[in-house]
Amino acid sequence: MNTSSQEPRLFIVAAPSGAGKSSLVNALLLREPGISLSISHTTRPPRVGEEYGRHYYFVERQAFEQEIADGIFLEHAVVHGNLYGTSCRTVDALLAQGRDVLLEIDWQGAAQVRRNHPDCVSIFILPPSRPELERRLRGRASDSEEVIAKRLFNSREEISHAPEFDHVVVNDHFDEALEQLQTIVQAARGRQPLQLPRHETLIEDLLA
Ligand SMILES: Nc1nc2c(ncn2[C@@H]2O[C@H](COP(=O)(O)OP(=O)(O)O)[C@@H](O)[C@H]2O)c(=O)[nH]1
Ligand SMILES: Nc1ncnc2c1ncn2[C@@H]1O[C@H](COP(=O)(O)OP(=O)(O)O)[C@@H](O)[C@H]1O
Repeated sequence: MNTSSQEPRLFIVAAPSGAGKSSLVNALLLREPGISLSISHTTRPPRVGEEYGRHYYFVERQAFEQEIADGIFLEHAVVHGNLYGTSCRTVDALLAQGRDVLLEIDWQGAAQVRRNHPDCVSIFILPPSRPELERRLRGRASDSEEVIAKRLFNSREEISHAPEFDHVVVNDHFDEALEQLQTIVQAARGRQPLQLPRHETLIEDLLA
């Protein structure tokens, strides 16, 4: 439960694939039990070890398209050729219970959520360099070469939207990045202003 007397907060975390977003979010959730992760729907097939309802609600494309038609999504987007979406019901139920909610979504979804929840706090995670991003994508050993190549190619588009986010965090040293995420969460809960570096030069390097 959110321990402050404030309204619960909605956080968005985005990053290019392989930047370490899920690892950081999982570590943040252990430190901040008042935050609930919204589980997305996706048409992407599960990776080894991924479970329905814990990592994603894995659904067939036709079922996803029906869900779009039924208007169940707060946001949805095509990412790396698959459909992903956040259900309104999941998010609204958690916020109504007074819980902070975290969405791990791409830049397109973030833009849609900002329209309905202008008070949300959005965070973009950057890798320290392109070679390190590639190393991490390969090191995860969960995807085929084709999938890795698509994610690397798409990373430029994702990173080009980093300046639209409230905060930009570089995941070079994991513990430092985690500390920064926690600082952002705590400042948001206390409605305290927080100005972190915008990392414009690194963004330019990653896009070069
Ligand atoms: N718009 C949107 N994007 C999502 C959602 N869930 C996941 N994503 C994004 O889809 C992309 C791919 O996620 P995933 O297949 O788990 O691969 P990974 O990022 O390489 O671990 C990432 O950028 C996620 O943030 C969602 O519900 N909506
Ligand atoms: N700061 C870091 N330094 C080195 N490796 C990292 C760091 N953060 C994450 N990783 C590793 O990078 C890989 C991709 O991380 P993951 O969290 O799956 O990324 P994403 O969710 O952004 O696609 C994983 O093998 C993870 O253990």
